[in-house]
Amino acid sequence: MVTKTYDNSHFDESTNGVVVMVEPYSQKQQIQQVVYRILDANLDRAREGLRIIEEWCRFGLNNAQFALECKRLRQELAKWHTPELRAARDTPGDPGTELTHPQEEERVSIKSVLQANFCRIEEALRVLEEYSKLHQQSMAKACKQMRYQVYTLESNLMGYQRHQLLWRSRLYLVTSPSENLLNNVEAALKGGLTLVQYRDKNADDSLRLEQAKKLRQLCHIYGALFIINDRVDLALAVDADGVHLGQQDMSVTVARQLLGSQRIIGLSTTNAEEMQRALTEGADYIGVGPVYETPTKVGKAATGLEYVSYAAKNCSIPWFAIGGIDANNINDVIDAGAERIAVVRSLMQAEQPTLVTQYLLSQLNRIKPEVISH
Ligand SMILES: Cc1ncc(COP(=O)(O)OP(=O)(O)O)c(N)n1
Ligand SMILES: Cc1ncsc1CCOP(=O)(O)O
Ligand SMILES: [Mg+2]
Repeated sequence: MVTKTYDNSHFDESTNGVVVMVEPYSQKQQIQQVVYRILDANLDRAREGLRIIEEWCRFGLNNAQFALECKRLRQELAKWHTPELRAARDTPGDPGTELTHPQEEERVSIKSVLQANFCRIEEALRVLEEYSKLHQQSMAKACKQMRYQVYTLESNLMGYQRHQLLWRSRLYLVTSPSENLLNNVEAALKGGLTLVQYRDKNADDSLRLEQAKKLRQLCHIYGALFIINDRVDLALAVDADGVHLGQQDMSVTVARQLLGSQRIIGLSTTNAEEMQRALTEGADYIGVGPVYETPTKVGKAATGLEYVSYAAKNCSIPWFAIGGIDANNINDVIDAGAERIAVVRSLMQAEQPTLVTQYLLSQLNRIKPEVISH
């Protein structure tokens, strides 16, 4: 007879209290109990993580498809969570309940909540896969499949979030070299900016890499998208949300092969033909301009407001009017049909970037109030 305690005698109701001698747990059985505890704890961990993500998909994104996928995975895990495994639970005797990692306390944005929980689920599934090989091969196989399904869910969900935020973004800050780069960008983020492009045409790569990493981190904290100008390699190196390409840069098609479908690719356009090519090649957004001549892009002819009006009528993806736009002329650009603008000097040279950001956004948000706040 086998009992759950490690004592070799116990009170047995079936013998009316007569103390009987029982065999101690064999080493094999003790190991089995440990394996069951590991499986039980990791089934809980994976299910909890999925529930956290499911709640965001359901209430934050209103996305039934993602929420259902989380629920399906939770239910599949529940099938493996048998009474036998639950019976092995020993929470008071688990030294792990006291251990926390500083990063567990630190969640700066929804994105970091989601990332931390995806990580937790994937780790738990890997543990389940390994230890269930000692329990049930079919469970090991199922956990492996679920782990790959979670990777797919993560990639699709994070890509979806990116694209949602791109569509919601009205104001785009393209940076210029500045001693105050981080402070400036942070001040604009405080004003509600959700889209930042790092642009420095002259710095060497080591400085670009260093600044891009810092800006990406800053944008991450504020839940804003971070795009790199010109360079796909740099975008990948710093795990940016995407890249902005010019007409002379690598094609959107090649960039897409390198960046995949989840990252954002933007393309500059100055006329209807370039816009059409951007749409055909699958750009996620386009720049429309320079609307006005600008010292930030010397020698580049202005397209004028006509091209803005053309974009308003013909462009099916997000487009940002760019070039010489500031607080004084923003309403002319809006009147020509723009719902989104990109600026360099207006924010990089502003004395109070937070206030200017708020003002520009207030003008843009007059057109159609944002449907989703974040
Ligand atoms: C949003 C946005 N639109 C246009 C540009 C200009 O890109 P490009 O024509 O490649 O010129 P450079 O910025 O590389 O000098 C942009 N960067 N962002
Ligand atoms: C990068 C770029 N591409 C077209 S116009 C422009 C610069 C816009 O800068 P500013 O907002 O200072 O006029
Ligand atoms: Mg370029």
